[in-house]
Amino acid sequence: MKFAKDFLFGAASASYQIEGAWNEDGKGETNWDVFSKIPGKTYKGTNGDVAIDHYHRYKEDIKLMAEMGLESYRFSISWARILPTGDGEVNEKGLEFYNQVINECLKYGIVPFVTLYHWDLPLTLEEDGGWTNKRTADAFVKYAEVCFKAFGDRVKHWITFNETVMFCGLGYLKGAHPPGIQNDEKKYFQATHYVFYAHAKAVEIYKQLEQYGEIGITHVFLPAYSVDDKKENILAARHANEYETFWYYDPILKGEYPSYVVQQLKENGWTPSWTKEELDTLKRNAENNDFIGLNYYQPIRVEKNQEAVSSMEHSRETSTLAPGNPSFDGFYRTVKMTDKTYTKWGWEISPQGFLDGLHMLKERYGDIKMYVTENGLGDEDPIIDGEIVDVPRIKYIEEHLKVIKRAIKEGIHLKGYYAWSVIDLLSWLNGYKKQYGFIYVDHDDNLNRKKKLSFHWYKHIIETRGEEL
Ligand SMILES: C[C@@]1(C(=O)O)OC[C@H]2O[C@@H](O)[C@H](O)[C@@H](O)[C@H]2O1
Repeated sequence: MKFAKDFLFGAASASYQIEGAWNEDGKGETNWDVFSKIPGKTYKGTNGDVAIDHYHRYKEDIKLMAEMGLESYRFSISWARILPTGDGEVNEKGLEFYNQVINECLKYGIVPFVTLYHWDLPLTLEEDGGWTNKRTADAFVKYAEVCFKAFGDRVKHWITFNETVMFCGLGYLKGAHPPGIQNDEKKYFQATHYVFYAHAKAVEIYKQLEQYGEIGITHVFLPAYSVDDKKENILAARHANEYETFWYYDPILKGEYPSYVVQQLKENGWTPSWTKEELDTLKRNAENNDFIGLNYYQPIRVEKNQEAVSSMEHSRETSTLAPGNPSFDGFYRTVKMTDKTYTKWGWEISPQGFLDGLHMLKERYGDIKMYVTENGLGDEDPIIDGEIVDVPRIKYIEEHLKVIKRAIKEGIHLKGYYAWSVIDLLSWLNGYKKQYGFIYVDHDDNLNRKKKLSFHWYKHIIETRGEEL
């Protein structure tokens, strides 16, 4: 069986991780432009000043995507190129750059799938409280409307935010991302609320513009499973799903927060300061979401945590989602299982975990359209006789596409797959060591691009619509 004709085979990137040109053509400074230069924050001090120079090489890169037969390209817009101070004047050169990227995609018949926020926040907003300040939510809505009006005639697929749990969790609990705050639960939950509110407002404005495309949000999908059938560990898995999944998906798709978490936030004094207008906005717009984007890499295996945790010390190493760490509230801990396989970064490889999780989502949220907006293998790719022979990545993606095909057969409303990442790019915490791309970038030779083995494999899968999977 082939994937349906309207199933999109894509691949993804993000502005800070590929563009470079960090201070060119009127772009404003972002939180990451500053944070990445604080000694010790990133791997070997890597930053996005140049990244892989996509800002100047986007034509070459998109031509390579076309040679791969890519049907859709998911990329993010850098807010600070459009509104350099976050909510002030529009920068025409910023609009011009993304118009050129969009037009270059359309020249090859590649469908642009645009993420509005992939973690690079204008510095003025970060310095004014970032996502804990409602000003940032209001500024996002202005920025989104500018983008809808500038690009919405050609862009018909919009993602508001990428992985809220990551930029809020690493920003306010682990401190590994800007603003680098550790263990501040009140700020963490407040930030997530203002992101959800900003999302709902942006959805509402998009629908009012009547551009007849589709809009949604992309979340991490990290289904939690108990390590065994002990009652306390099953409860630990429930707790993990409530905080890591339902807290994120419910306000978007149900328009209200999960009562299990709301009750505990109240008990702990972590309840965000939300207004009736904000909660009504969430409720009113839940049905306006056209899809949910899932970034799936792994499930987590959890057990009840036995030791009480005081204020935890975090580091870049404890922020890479490898198993063995306690949850932020100490309720559970993730476990590395002896009978599972893991990546070099300790992430479990589990297509089955994805399939089981998809059914959990369908049971809770019904027939909402879904895209896999990220999935891929972070690896140090083997090079043999000058060729990048990334067979592990081919196997990883093949197994996940097989499960996606099965999920669709079992009634899951999945309409596209975006591999992370189209090209090797800057990892926030791993520099250029953790590769994900179909295209290699040679940092020792003028950032020259080179097709990997997986480039040719994915091209074949797209051409044959995955018939052999
Ligand atoms: C933490 C990590 C990783 O480095 O493996 O997860 C996978 C992927 O998720 C994306 O949304 C990030 O933009 C990208 O940098 C990657 O980040």
